[in-house]
Amino acid sequence: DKKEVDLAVQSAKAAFKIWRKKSGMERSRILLEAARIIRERKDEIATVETINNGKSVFEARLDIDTSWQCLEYYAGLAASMGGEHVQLPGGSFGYTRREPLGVCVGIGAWNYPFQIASWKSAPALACGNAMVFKPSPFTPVSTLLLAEIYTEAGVPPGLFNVVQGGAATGQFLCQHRDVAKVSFTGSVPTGKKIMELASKGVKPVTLELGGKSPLIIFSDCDIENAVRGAMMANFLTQGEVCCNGTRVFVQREILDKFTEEVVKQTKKIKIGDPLEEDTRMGPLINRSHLQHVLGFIEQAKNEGAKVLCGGDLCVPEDPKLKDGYYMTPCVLGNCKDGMTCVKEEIFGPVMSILSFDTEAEVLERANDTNFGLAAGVFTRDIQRAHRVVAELQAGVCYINNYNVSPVELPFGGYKMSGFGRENGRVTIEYYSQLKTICVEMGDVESVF
Ligand SMILES: NC(=O)c1ccc[n+]([C@@H]2O[C@H](COP(=O)([O-])OP(=O)(O)OC[C@H]3O[C@@H](n4cnc5c(N)ncnc54)[C@H](O)[C@@H]3O)[C@@H](O)[C@H]2O)c1
Ligand SMILES: CCCCC=O
Repeated sequence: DKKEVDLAVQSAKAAFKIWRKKSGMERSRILLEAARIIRERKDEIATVETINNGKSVFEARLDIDTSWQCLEYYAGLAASMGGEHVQLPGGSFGYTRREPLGVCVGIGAWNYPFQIASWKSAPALACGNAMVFKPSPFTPVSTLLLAEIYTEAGVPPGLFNVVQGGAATGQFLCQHRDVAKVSFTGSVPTGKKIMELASKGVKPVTLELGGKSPLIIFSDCDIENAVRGAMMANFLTQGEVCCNGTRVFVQREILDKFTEEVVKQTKKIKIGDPLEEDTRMGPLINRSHLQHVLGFIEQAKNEGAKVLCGGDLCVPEDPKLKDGYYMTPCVLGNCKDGMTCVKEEIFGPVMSILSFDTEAEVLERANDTNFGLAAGVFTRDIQRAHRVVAELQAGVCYINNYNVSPVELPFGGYKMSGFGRENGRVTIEYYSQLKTICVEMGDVESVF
């Protein structure tokens, strides 16, 4: 509630006073220690994340990898953040200092709980800020491990606080007068509300929102790789991935061959207990989301799409999984641009295949959306690859791959998929502010 949110913010504020005085090297050392602990406890954290979210433990380990890598990356940058020195006439000069913002708020979605908390807190802490983080109420657990690890690594108590709750808790955080910035990952409708709340206090926001990204497959591609890319673009974390390339545009000459192979591979995905080593797809996040995703498939059928595989409720053989929120991954053929399954974010394991003839046509259709998070292109023609990505209206573009997220590269959207970035050097700018200092070395020349 409001009182607990205030306690968390006040304790973060007290920790900020200590942390902001530390040198970049000192902050770096503590972040590196936290990264080391995460690496050491990787399997345990991944297991907790699987129980938290339902994704396969195999995948959860990859999330934990990009988490410690993010801490290491910003630890590497912490000591080299600085301003510039500018010579002015008469020996005077100016300089800039890059300073932290204060107490930042992180609000996370349920699909990548530990990773989202790491991607927000690592640059925030590296820049000298404190953070109060609110995970989704559907996945409250793993973020607490991150808080424990930061404490064990040596951050001042309260520097990274976790508060639990839903929309109301998030609202208290966004409105709190001692909060300097809000970084949000979640849906477009919630992102709009957060921007509105933050605007009342003129607080900067980073918005990492949803998407309906295009994946364009030209007939000159390496088909095996394109099929693997399409699987990566659609079926990680049960399809509950913001940047998924769910509109798969395939050039007509290879449509049948590509479709046949992608359906074959999709049918092979092992669904089941996500804690088992060979499982590649676990249950969706909850029953209402499962019904929501199945509803999209029903509507797609009514609008003329053809279910080529999957799209059904799935009850795994293991009796202990009988009440799980499982479904079979679905490939939809005969999709058209105006269909709901092609226009709206489904956030489940549903791939829509569309055919196209020319580059100009597919670019026009790929960009015809309010979203702009990611996009991909498969082709062996290097000039076409770069020409196409230059025209795609998306913050993250992949050439001949999809859904790889190296922490060295910025991640974030165009259009209604949000603004601001996570990861990469540029994110320092979103967690710091620049102070200009103007130094007079002579006498004051007054105009009065
Ligand atoms: N761009 C990205 O990096 C990225 C990453 C992951 C997920 N997403 C998006 O997240 C969405 C799925 O996640 P979700 O269902 O958890 O999203 P959501 O918008 O429902 O909730 C996200 C978070 O916001 C909180 N919240 C809800 N209402 C709020 C309010 N009025 N004020 C403050 N906080 C509030 C929730 O409790 C939760 O912690 C999808 O649209 C997906 O594309 C984006
Ligand atoms: C692939 C990691 C992106 C997180 C978005 O849901």
